[in-house]
Amino acid sequence: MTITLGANRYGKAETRVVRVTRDGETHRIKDLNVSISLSGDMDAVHLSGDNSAVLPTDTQKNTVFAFARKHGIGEIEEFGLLLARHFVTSQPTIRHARVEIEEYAWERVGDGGHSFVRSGREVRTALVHSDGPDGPESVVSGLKDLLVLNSTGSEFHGFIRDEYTTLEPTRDRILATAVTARWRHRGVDAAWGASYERARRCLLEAFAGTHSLSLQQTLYQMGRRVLEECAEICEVRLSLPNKHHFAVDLTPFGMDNDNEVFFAADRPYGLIEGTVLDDEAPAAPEAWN
Ligand SMILES: O=c1[nH]c(=O)c2[nH]c(=O)[nH]c2[nH]1
Repeated sequence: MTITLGANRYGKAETRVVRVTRDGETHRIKDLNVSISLSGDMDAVHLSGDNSAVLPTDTQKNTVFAFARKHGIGEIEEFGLLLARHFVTSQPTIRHARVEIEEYAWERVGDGGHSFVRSGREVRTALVHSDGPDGPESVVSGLKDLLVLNSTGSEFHGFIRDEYTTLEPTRDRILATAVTARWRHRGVDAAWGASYERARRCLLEAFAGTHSLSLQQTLYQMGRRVLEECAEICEVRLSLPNKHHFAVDLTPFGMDNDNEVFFAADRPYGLIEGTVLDDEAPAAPEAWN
């Protein structure tokens, strides 16, 4: 048997950085979770413990804070590209950088300009890969924990029935999910903020506007809407847990229940996942890794 070192990467995961921008009395905040993964000439460190090619993960964490101070934090895609390009261009042993960022939204409270409440909005995400500004690069934007619910307009029937099937077909049910969506940009220089808001709006409008015969059908419509309205995006990946709501049987209490009282089960849940893409988009499997 011959044993070899396979694919590897390393970096500082989950650096929580909060950047306050002070504009007189009025402050703005950016609250991020940044995870860095670097790869390159890392055979020696694995095979013999020679660390000469290794940029410490501690340094990577410090770079996040230093860049937040020096450059400020704009759109997370931009901040991710800045960091990724820095690592591959400043260190010859680092050939590839992957930067994953989550952004938590805060809303203003009061009129003091410096009070905030953590928003109930979804988490915005970005995943950047870079071999340097001249090498292959990719940007995948996205969101998670976007909770949506249709209280009608959802059916599920016509499915397979075997000896273990007990599910009753339904013509009217609650459809609820927590959307995780990621979308791949064609290039690396979009108007990130506007693009994000457009893609988010498309997801919400398609969810609300689709009379659903299955969550799979809704998923496809959501991805499709993003591709139709966002020319800068070429591929959408969605992960949709089916948050089941079961109408409660109230007949023991002499009451009917015309889809008004539900038990919101938290598990198990159906997990519906899929990709919707422009079939002429260049393949970029690395972009999702
Ligand atoms: O929209 C749905 N898709 C399914 O595949 C499925 N399976 C199930 O039990 N309920 C549902 N709902």
